[in-house]
Amino acid sequence: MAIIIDGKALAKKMQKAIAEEVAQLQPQYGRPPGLAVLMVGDNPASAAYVKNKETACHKSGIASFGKHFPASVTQTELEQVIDELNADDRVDGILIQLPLPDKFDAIALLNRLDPAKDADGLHPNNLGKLVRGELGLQSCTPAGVMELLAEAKIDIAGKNAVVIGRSILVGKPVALMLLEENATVTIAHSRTKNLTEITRKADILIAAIGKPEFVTAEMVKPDAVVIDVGINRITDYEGKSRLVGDVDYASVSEVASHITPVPGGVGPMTVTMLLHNTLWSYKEKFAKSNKLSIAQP
Ligand SMILES: NC(=O)c1ccc[n+]([C@@H]2O[C@H](COP(=O)([O-])OP(=O)(O)OC[C@H]3O[C@@H](n4cnc5c(N)ncnc54)[C@H](OP(=O)(O)O)[C@@H]3O)[C@@H](O)[C@H]2O)c1
Ligand SMILES: Nc1nc(=O)c2c([nH]1)NC[C@@H]1CN(c3ccc(C(=O)N[C@@H](CCC(=O)O)C(=O)O)cc3)CN21
Repeated sequence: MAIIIDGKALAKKMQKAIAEEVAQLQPQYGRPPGLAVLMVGDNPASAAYVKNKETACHKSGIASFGKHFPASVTQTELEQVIDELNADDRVDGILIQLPLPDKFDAIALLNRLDPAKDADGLHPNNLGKLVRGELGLQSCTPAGVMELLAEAKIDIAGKNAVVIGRSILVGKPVALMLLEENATVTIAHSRTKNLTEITRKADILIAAIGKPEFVTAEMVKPDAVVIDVGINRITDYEGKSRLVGDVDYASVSEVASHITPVPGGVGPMTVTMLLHNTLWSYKEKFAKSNKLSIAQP
């Protein structure tokens, strides 16, 4: 039976430290850190994320500026909102909730963000820094995955890591972070042939697919470390709605050495890294104005 990597517990510990730092800095800086979330339309997975973010911001003393728009909003209107948030001195972090409905050009909106306020590390400057192994704002979910591996004291150097999924939000950045930690990384996707053959070679398997319980025990090497990024809402045979990951937890937890649950795994760490990034941008801003330098994000 696998060891459960408890994302909820790690998130709680890290959020407590963030709250303490916010309380300590606020009198000096004269205002709390601020996070703005831009959400368009109604997506149930996104709604859960927004709620958890707001609660976590509130608990840690970060001001949250939610901007929820109906799907009828236009690209130009969203661009104006981004310009306003870029110029707003109370806002240190901006997150554009993805995916946006098809009619929007998400890349153009991400490009418009002030890179110093890019709380999800998706602006080309920040993604470019990640590719070059330089310091910058990093995508929250991949950064949360790396924190979970560190907390569980998983050796990464020289290990075979397989990432299923190649999105800009999760798959690609997590693959780069694993590479930075000296893993031998394979990225699989929907056109990959013989997927099971590849995943069975993984010492570390990251599932970021968006398909409920896709990864089964036969796909996993015995004693592998399995990180389940997927968040899927399904209706079970009793007609009840519940969250499941991209990993078939019941069978995979029998063969893996470590596994993250859903809920309670990567999700709470995504929220935590968002607070962490917002705090980092806040400190950077004040450090810049006082010509100080601060530790890495
Ligand atoms: N826990 C969190 O905090 C968090 C954060 C973000 C996302 N998520 C969840 O993580 C999952 C992935 O999110 P995402 O934004 O990366 O999704 P995405 O943009 O839809 O990307 C999914 C990836 O999976 C690949 N894929 C789809 N079907 C496949 C198959 N049969 N075999 C192999 N690869 C396959 C796709 O390949 P192609 O590129 O070839 O299409 C794509 O690269 C979703 O469940 C999402 O809700 C969770
Ligand atoms: N720009 C952007 N960045 C993201 O990280 C992101 C998006 N967009 N869009 C939606 C997805 C989904 N994300 C999520 C989804 C759920 C939790 C979360 O807190 N899940 C909890 C339980 C939630 C519940 O019970 O309803 C968990 O324990 O998994 C976190 C991030 C983050 N995601």
